[in-house]
Amino acid sequence: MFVPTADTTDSVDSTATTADTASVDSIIANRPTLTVPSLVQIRDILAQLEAPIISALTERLQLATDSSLYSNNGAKLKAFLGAIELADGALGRYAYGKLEYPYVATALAPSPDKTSKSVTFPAGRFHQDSFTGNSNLTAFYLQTLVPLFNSTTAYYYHLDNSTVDPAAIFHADATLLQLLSHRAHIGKIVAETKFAGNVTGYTPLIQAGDDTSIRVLLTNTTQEAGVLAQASTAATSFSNAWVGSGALVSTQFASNLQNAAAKVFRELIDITTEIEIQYLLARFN
Ligand SMILES: O=C(O)C(=O)C[C@]1(C(=O)O)C=C[C@@H](O)C=C1
Repeated sequence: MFVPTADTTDSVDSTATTADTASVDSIIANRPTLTVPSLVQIRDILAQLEAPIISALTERLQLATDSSLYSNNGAKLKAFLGAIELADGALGRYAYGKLEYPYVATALAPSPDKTSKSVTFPAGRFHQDSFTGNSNLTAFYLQTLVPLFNSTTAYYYHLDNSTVDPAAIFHADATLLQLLSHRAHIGKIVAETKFAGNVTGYTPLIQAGDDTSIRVLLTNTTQEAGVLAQASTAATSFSNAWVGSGALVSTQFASNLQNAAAKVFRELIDITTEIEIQYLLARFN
């Protein structure tokens, strides 16, 4: 039987005592030097995630849902996520530099880096900070996306005529949430590459803790419009492909997918931006 055990080689248990500080410091000191790609390359990486996100969203929209599955602020979904995150952590999903962060089993996240005389973080070198956007993503998922999951039919077929399959639903939720989280946390390397490209511009703002001016400096509304337009095109392609492939879908399927995709990518840009700001504020820690 597979019994997941947490891979703690690069994470720090939140219950760690000061007696563990020396080993935590040595984990941090021995981390690899990870250089971030250029902004052009990172935007390509972000673009590559659009199709999987719209695909996961399409599959999730087509599952019949019982809203009571998400009662108590998504307690059942969170319990499900926590269980699979233990298995994922044992497989190295949350290791340093993977840009993947747990929603529930947060002790598995890599501990933040510390700059020291022997371990410096020159511009362009990835620096692990402690912020994650996962609680924002969970709130968005439960409050905004789940109400859009209102299909009454599903592609799982049950001889007992039941349509709701809680395990299938939570697996689909987990896949989608992991993709959203990964996409948003690429904001950390976006921030590093922007910092490297304008050290003199960002440094005084970081030192002053001026999050408002940092936001202004890193926001690019033309790029945001391009991301939203591409998400809309991808949503149209996916709904056409499902219909063209013979899927039995409701008449509102295409517009539901468009609507959900627009909300997802607007939120992703906002959370990615917040992750960029928080990363920069911690850049000299
Ligand atoms: O491409 C960038 O410059 C980013 O910072 C990423 C991103 C996004 O999430 O796609 C976020 C904020 C910017 O305003 C534009 C786009």
